[in-house]
Amino acid sequence: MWKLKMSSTVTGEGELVETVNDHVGRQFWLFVPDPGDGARNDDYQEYRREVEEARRRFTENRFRARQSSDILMRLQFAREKKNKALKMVAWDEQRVGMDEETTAVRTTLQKALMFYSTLQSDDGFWPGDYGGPMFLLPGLVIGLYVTGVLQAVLSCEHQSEILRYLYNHQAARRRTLWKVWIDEEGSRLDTGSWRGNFYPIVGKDVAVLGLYDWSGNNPMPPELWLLPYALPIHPGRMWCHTRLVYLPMSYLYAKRYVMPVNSTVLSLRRELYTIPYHLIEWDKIRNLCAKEDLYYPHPWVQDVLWEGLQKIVEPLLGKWPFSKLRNKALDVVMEHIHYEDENTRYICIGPVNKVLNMVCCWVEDPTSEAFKRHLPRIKDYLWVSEDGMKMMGYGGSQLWDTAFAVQALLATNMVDLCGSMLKKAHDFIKNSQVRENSRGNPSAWHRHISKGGWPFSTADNGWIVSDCASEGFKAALLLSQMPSNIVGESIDAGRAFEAVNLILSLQNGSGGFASYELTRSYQWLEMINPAQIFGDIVVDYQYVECTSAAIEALTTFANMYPDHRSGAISSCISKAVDFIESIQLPDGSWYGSWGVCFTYGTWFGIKGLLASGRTYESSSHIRKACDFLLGKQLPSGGWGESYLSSQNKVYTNLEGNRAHLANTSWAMLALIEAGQAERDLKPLRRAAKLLAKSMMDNGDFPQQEIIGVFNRNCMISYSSYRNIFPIWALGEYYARVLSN
Ligand SMILES: CC(C)=CCC[C@@H](C)[C@H]1CC[C@@]2(C)[C@@H]3CC[C@H]4C(C)(C)[C@@H](O)CC[C@@]45C[C@@]35CC[C@]12C
Repeated sequence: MWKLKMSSTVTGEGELVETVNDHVGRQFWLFVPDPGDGARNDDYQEYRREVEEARRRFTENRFRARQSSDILMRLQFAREKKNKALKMVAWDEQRVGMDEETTAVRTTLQKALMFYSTLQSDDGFWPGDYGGPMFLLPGLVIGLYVTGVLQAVLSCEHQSEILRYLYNHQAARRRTLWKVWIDEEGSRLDTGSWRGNFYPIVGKDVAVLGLYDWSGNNPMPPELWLLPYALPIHPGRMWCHTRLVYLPMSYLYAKRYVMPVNSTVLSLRRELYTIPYHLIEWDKIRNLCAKEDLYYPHPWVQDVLWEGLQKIVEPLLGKWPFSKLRNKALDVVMEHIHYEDENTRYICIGPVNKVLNMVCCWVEDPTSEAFKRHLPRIKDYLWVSEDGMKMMGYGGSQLWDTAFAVQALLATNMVDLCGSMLKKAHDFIKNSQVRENSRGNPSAWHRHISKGGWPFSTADNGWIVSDCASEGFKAALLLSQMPSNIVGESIDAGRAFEAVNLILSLQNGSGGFASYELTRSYQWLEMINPAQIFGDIVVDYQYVECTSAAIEALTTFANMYPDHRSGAISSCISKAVDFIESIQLPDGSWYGSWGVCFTYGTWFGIKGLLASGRTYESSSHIRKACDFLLGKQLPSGGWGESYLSSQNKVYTNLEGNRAHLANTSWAMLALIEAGQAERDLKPLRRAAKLLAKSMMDNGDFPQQEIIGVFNRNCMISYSSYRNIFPIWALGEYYARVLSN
């Protein structure tokens, strides 16, 4: 049986897996063989039966409901926490004198909170599935195959869950599954850079595997790392995800590494291509991309650039004395790879560079300590749910979810019910603050400072994100205003000052906040975005989400510590507000880049402005934004946005005008905070009714369409949102609107 382990290690991996906080927040699945007949009690048999039933149901419905619901985790928790959940039911009580609606919302909230408490880990976070992108798993399998450890790392139980996942999603998402598509299209030469001809199937991974010739890839010269930093094109100025994927890619490209060809590779070559492999004219297909994949077509300037590099620069770099430069560049690249590995404890910033770095370490030295240290961290990216085993987009969303969860719980004002959840979450947040910068001089490695910030997943990942820092800090500050006998000791002032310092350091001249670092180069560089499937990846752009979160964190802090860096804080807030106002769209909305889509962005836009002291009455921006939201309310009372909003940048309802719990909650939260209840309660009442009615009998909420997004075009699951946001919105409605 698969078992979710939290904040721990597996026997034997001890010395290879380093940690800064005793592994707090780590989540991974371990296969535990069934107990022998004697030990299998009825309870266990029932549990097994339920797991099988969940898997069967997913497969049966896979064309209708594509998102898995984390049922395996829920079943495990239900079994482990049975007694605790029952104890909480006894708490339920009716309040005398409440009207029907208030009682109904209160009862819904109580039930939702009770359920949500059973999903919390003992050290305070809510584990969950962070899957979605389907191009990650093939990269891992190829990386492990090339390095010869596939069978050792992925046991037959892993393999059968991976196959289950592929089967379950195969026909439902035929186009993103390469092999199926081959059958339809006959051949697979037009895979698109960074998905197909680079990652995962072909490109560097598949080129490494010997299924796609290196000359079919556009050049990725590692020499860019040797350029003066003053040049806008220096990789150190790129968005960290882009530069850290480019880093190992450029190493493998320059080495033109290919594993020894074997019978599997030969048979795959025959299966994949309609013409013999040796007759393929690789150079001619460098820029080919299937129309279905083509989100960002290369501008002609880029094609000219690749042509020049391919035809002139690359041949030169292979010859003495230029080859010396190449060798130097490869050394520099490898140093950067090791730096990234060590400072993330081999988790790496994301799933793509995790695998590519691992392959590079192996190519450099198959017996290296670095390669060995990569292996036990693979499990940090694998998640099992009823649809099978997938590779997640990150090592989880632990801190991010916990920071939101705390705000949701506090919004309900039911501290007597949430006390122990809050205390544990508080400990988790304090334990997850990043206490040190990356080693040595961070800027020599193109790293911003990290000290005082919060990561998206765990402190061991070590990469702080601006809005994770702000949301984590805000949650910690809100908790420090609560009685410490209930929620535990407050974050100490020194750590709070470090957080403020970090947040202030992340503001750009234009007032906005980007994701991980300052914006270090120019928008026009997007011209060299090589990834035809992603938009806006070359530099770290500034976002309404990140900017609004910073305003909220800083205003919360300033209210508590009015004398600490007050000048810097107020000037930061005022510039941030200007930035948010400047990027409001003509219809009153904001485009949300990390959640789907305009409801998400507009929630952040509105709350950022409100936190700065603006009101509905004083700000035409807020009024316009509220009108926008009200205008999108569906007849059902909810809001429901399709992923097409993100892709096309045009507000698009879900098919059939269905409502989505997350969109409904975001819109409702924004409206409540902007004082909608005083103007007209009806839209809120209809939305609240919809949320309450959506709750399932056990207090859980249904999993709906995938609601996270990155780089405009790629979707990612936020599995906790289905609980967090309805609780938050109903909590605000109950405590701020009904109880007033
Ligand atoms: C490099 C490739 C092609 C794939 C790896 C995927 C990553 C780029 C993204 C996967 C998780 C993301 C989306 C991550 C998730 C959290 C958000 C956020 C909600 C905190 C947001 O507000 C700021 C940006 C995020 C950090 C994200 C960036 C991109 C991912 C790492």
